[in-house]
Amino acid sequence: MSTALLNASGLHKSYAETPVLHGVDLRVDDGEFVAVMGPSGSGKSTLLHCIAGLDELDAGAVWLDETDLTELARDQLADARRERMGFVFQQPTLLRDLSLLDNIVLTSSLDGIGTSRQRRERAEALLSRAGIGDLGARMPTEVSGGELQRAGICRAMMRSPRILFCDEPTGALNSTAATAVLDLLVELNSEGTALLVVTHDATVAARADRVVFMIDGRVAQQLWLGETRDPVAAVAATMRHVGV
Ligand SMILES: Nc1ncnc2c1ncn2[C@@H]1O[C@H](COP(=O)(O)OP(=O)(O)OP(=O)(O)O)[C@@H](O)[C@H]1O
Repeated sequence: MSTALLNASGLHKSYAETPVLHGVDLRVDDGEFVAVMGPSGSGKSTLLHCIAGLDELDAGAVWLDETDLTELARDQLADARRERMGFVFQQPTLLRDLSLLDNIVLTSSLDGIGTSRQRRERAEALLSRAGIGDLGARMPTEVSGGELQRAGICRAMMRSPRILFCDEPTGALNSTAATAVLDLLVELNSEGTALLVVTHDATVAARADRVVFMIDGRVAQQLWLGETRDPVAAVAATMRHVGV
């Protein structure tokens, strides 16, 4: 049986009295790739943010391994985030005055993780893995959107997180750049990093082990892709069925 890495249960969240999450349960197994789809406004980003502790829940519990994140003090939660979680957003937020490499090492450097040489070697290895090994010295304004996103993923991987939370990681990219980003995420997943990816793109969701469909702040359906022969068609059919 698979082991739960992340177990969120009974999640409730309202903004100014308007309920957005209505008791969501979500589990991500160790090394699993879970995609979250749903119509605009169905609460996907809110779910991701609440699970990762970037936004406060009204009710519910979020276990990551043996830790209930909702019981942690603010600084403990920040430590758990830095050590065990990585974040990839639609627009990577790299500092514009630092090179890609310096952006990638920055947090580890501030946290005093490893020696300067170790941090640099790790960042260079990640850049090579991402297919942009020759771009470390470039500034964020000197690379394409897809290269920047791949650098953002390298930054998120610097501390070898157990799980990457990705909110529309390919949403701002053309299809070639999106494919490179998706391939990188899938490769990192195959090496053991779990993924929780919010996406509107059926081709992204089709690479997942499981797709969770949200409607109006509730999980409406789940689709296990496993050995599915045509996962894109399976995802598209379920999207039509649940009304995404
Ligand atoms: N900080 C906030 N304050 C008030 N309302 C918010 C806030 N964040 C989200 N909402 C509202 O919560 C609802 C769900 O938003 P959320 O961003 O989670 O949806 P989503 O499914 O990710 O949408 P999309 O696919 O368009 O990104 C929306 O009605 C949104 O307006």
